[in-house]
Amino acid sequence: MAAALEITGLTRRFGGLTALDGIDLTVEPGESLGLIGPNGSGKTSVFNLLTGHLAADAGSIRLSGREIAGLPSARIVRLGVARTFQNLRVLKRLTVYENLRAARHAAAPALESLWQSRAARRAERDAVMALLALFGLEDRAHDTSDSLTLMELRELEIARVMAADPALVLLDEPAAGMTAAETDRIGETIATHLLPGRSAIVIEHKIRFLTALCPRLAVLNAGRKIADGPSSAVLDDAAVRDSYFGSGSC
Ligand SMILES: Nc1ncnc2c1ncn2[C@@H]1O[C@H](COP(=O)(O)OP(=O)(O)OP(=O)(O)O)[C@@H](O)[C@H]1O
Repeated sequence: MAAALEITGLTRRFGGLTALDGIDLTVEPGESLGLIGPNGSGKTSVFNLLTGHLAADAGSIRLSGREIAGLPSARIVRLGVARTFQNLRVLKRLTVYENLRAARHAAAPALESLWQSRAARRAERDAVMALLALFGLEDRAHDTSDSLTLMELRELEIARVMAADPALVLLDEPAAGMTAAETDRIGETIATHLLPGRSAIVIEHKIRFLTALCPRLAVLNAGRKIADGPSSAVLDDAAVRDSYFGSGSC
């Protein structure tokens, strides 16, 4: 079986800066990989290349065996890649319901047909409302998203990804800015609802949160991968501790 994701030799330069320098990374079907590294090490650039928001200077990105490097981002979404952002990107002027509907249609544009039958519209409404009910957001369905709390917005982002039903999920700091209790809650939501049956890469500085979700970690430093393996072994690695944690502990 092909890997869910196989990145080889991925390279991206910005002027004289090499942000990613020949990265190799594989994610197996159903696997969740944690991606860590100091600020500026290239983590978000990996996501931007994977989603087609940035073009690679060299290298290959294969999704279930199919090359996606160079494809437009809308096409990559339709091939089953969905992402959350460090700074939330839900469409704040749309209602909660409309956000999920837009995510479904971006992943499967055929749904957007003017000829959608009444039965299809009802099925869609039921699917979206069932998703909102999972997050306790059904009462907020017709509120605009700018009225939500940070916790509700993060849950809406997770629901938005689930509405697209992707094979590969990219989570960029899903617990950023959250209290310890909120971090626990969003971690449980991701583990229970989002990750089962999907492959994932999770970027997160909160290491305990990350290792609870991801049995494997890859570490970037200055655009290079310096470690990749079982989380506990990677966190014990001397080079990782030097580059990421300084001499401190996690
Ligand atoms: N669009 C861009 N134009 C110029 N330089 C960029 C661009 N995007 C990223 N960089 C640079 O590339 C390097 C890697 O950045 P990137 O955002 O991928 O790192 P990161 O590991 O995600 O950092 P952080 O943890 O701070 O989000 C940094 O030096 C950054 O300044």
